[in-house]
Amino acid sequence: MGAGKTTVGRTLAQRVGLRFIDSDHEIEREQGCTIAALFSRLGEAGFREIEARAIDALTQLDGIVLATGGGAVLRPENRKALHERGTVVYLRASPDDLAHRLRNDRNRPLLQQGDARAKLHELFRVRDPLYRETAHFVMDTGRPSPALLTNMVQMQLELAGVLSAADRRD
Ligand SMILES: Nc1ncnc2c1ncn2[C@@H]1O[C@H](COP(=O)(O)OP(=O)(O)OP(=O)(O)O)[C@@H](O)[C@H]1O
Ligand SMILES: O=C(O)C1=C[C@@H](O)[C@@H](O)[C@H](O)C1
Ligand SMILES: [Mg+2]
Repeated sequence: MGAGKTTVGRTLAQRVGLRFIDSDHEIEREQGCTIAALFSRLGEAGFREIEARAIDALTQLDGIVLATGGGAVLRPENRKALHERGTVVYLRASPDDLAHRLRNDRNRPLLQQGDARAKLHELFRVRDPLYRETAHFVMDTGRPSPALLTNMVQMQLELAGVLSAADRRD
């Protein structure tokens, strides 16, 4: 949460001329309400059901940059679909950096109650191995700005032959 998936994914897609899709935004559009409203109506388990259907559908599309929700890796079927159907970049961020970045955020329901920093540490402990298992590349997001981070992701994907330098639009 807050690692930069939406920000970096959108910029990357613009730069290389691919369609950008964010699974959280798709779910909000399809359900006609915010993620926060879905959490309060259906609970986290209900949200994860809807999210798994979205990940299954979206990973079947070609030629897109997909940003997932931060908890998409929790389900094994999501991890499998992402890893097998796509090239996955894990934007790795420290819980303390995320706590600072999201200190005023009111849109992420998992951080609205109790100590957000402690919650982010707990999520990191549980999820870091799952993100590693899902990803083809891990990028540390400590220092670089979102723009620089996007360059780094783009270069990594060009080196891997997933993106072509010829597609650059910058
Ligand atoms: N590398 C970065 N350095 C500084 N700020 C950043 C960086 N990446 C993202 N941000 C900022 O952090 C906030 C959250 O970023 P963003 O919404 O892209 O995260 P996300 O990974 O999509 O989160 P979620 O899992 O909740 O969807 C935004 O305000 C964004 O501008
Ligand atoms: O990390 C998480 O579990 C979440 C991250 C967001 O992208 C949303 O999908 C939702 O707030 C849950
Ligand atoms: Mg996002």
